[in-house]
Amino acid sequence: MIEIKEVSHAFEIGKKNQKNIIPVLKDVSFNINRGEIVTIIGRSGSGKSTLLNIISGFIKPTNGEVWINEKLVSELSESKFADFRLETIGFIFQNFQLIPSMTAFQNVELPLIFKGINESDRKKQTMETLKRVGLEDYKDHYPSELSGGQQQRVSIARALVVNPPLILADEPTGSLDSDTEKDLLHFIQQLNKDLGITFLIITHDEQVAKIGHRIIEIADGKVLEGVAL
Ligand SMILES: Nc1ncnc2c1ncn2[C@@H]1O[C@H](COP(=O)(O)OP(=O)(O)OP(=O)(O)O)[C@@H](O)[C@H]1O
Repeated sequence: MIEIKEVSHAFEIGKKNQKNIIPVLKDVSFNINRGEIVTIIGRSGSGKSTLLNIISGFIKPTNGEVWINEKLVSELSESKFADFRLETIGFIFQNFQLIPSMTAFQNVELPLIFKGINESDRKKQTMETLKRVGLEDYKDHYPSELSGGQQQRVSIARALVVNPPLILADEPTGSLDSDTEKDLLHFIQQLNKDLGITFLIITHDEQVAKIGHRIIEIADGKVLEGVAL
């Protein structure tokens, strides 16, 4: 599903004559198989978000290749990558990133509008997805009227609504209390089992990392596979 081939990345900071190069990822290679939950663990600043942004196409790697679904995505133009993302990748973020002025229903419906789906199909798919996450009764609530766990379920519904084969999650439980975290991790495992969605989850939390079928650690810009916690 995902192949990372010898990916390196360095950020350039500073002005022209005083440029500093910060190497973050060094020759990183690994694969993620279809239907797996893989967690990536690493300390703050180890390069987890940079790696996720490279896989998502928001950052071009300095070197190396990213393949998703047998497609060399690291070579795609910005607009081609945007189309590819909409078809293939759902996102879940630590702070949910819901639009505050939109109801739960409208937030979940949004990717379908971007995809140009007609209104009656949109309504149907949005309601089905809200049901899947157990929030059909909360469809008219605004994010501020929902608990953290409910908001994260709305954001999962928004990721699911286009039926992506892959979901990328950046600290998905980082803003939740421990009981809600457990529920949400269980829910992710259920989605993986029921729908076969591949999950790549980054976290600095060992308990969260343990839900992975496989744990990959990033340290000093390199990856260690098959980490046991
Ligand atoms: N746009 C940028 N410009 C320059 N340096 C950056 C940029 N983004 C990240 N970095 C640096 O790259 C390194 C890795 O950052 P990254 O955000 O990928 O780490 P992380 O493992 O996700 O950390 P955290 O768990 O704190 O989110 C850090 O040293 C950071 O300062």
